[in-house]
Amino acid sequence: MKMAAINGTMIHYREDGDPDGAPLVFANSLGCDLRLWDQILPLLPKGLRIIRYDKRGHGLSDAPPAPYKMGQLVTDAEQLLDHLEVRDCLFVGLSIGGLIAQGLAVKRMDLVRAMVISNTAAKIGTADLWQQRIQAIEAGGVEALADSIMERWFPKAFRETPALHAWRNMLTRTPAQGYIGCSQAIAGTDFMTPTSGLRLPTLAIAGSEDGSTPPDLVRETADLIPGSKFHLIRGGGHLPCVDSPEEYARVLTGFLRETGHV
Ligand SMILES: O=C(O)CC1=CCC(=O)O1
Repeated sequence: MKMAAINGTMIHYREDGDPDGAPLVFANSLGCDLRLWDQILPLLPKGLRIIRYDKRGHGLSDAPPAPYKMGQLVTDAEQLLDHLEVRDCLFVGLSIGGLIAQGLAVKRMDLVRAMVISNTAAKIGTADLWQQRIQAIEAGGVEALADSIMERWFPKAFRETPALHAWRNMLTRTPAQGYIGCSQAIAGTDFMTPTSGLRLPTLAIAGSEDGSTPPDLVRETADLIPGSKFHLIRGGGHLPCVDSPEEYARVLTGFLRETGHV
């Protein structure tokens, strides 16, 4: 179990693959820990240095009291990569992880050589929407929103499988302070202008059944970055690395090859 003191918080991370390989870093979505990527890891090419971490308030990382700012979440990723002496990584961020990817690429081009922005946008939701969610969690805990979140995360067919319970448990075991803190960070983030200035190889991935960041929203963000690519996973939801792992891994592998990481 690997922990590091990062930006005043103990952050849990994990390294897999070849320690001397090209670095591939994953940042998870709201209410998920690094197990989000478990199914695609075995499907990726060998020889990569794969780094995953639990953002503050999630998984085995510490959950300091809310509020959190997006700048803190970006600095957490930055300091973790500096701690691990990573440069020139391919950074994959899903949903809030995709906001972290954009913020980190703007701040530290030496760390991020290419990025995958998955099921995300330069701005996710409205301040009102996030405030309503925060109030609901303050009143009833993460459990109060769990069923509606499952509907946004997963296509109907996936919601009828036993695996749904594991993902629901992962969500409801997220500390309320962690979920609220990250919701506040999302509510306060609009990366339209900074992301428009990015010039790096970028792949955007969307799911046709994504109830949180629908394909048009993801494409709008991809279009801010000249030369970016867009891939739609038909039948995929908000977490296509979970409901469509083979296609997700295939598309990511293609991008790893194009960008010279393998
Ligand atoms: O809970 C959702 O609607 C999905 C989501 C939004 C931001 C994020 O990271 O996940």
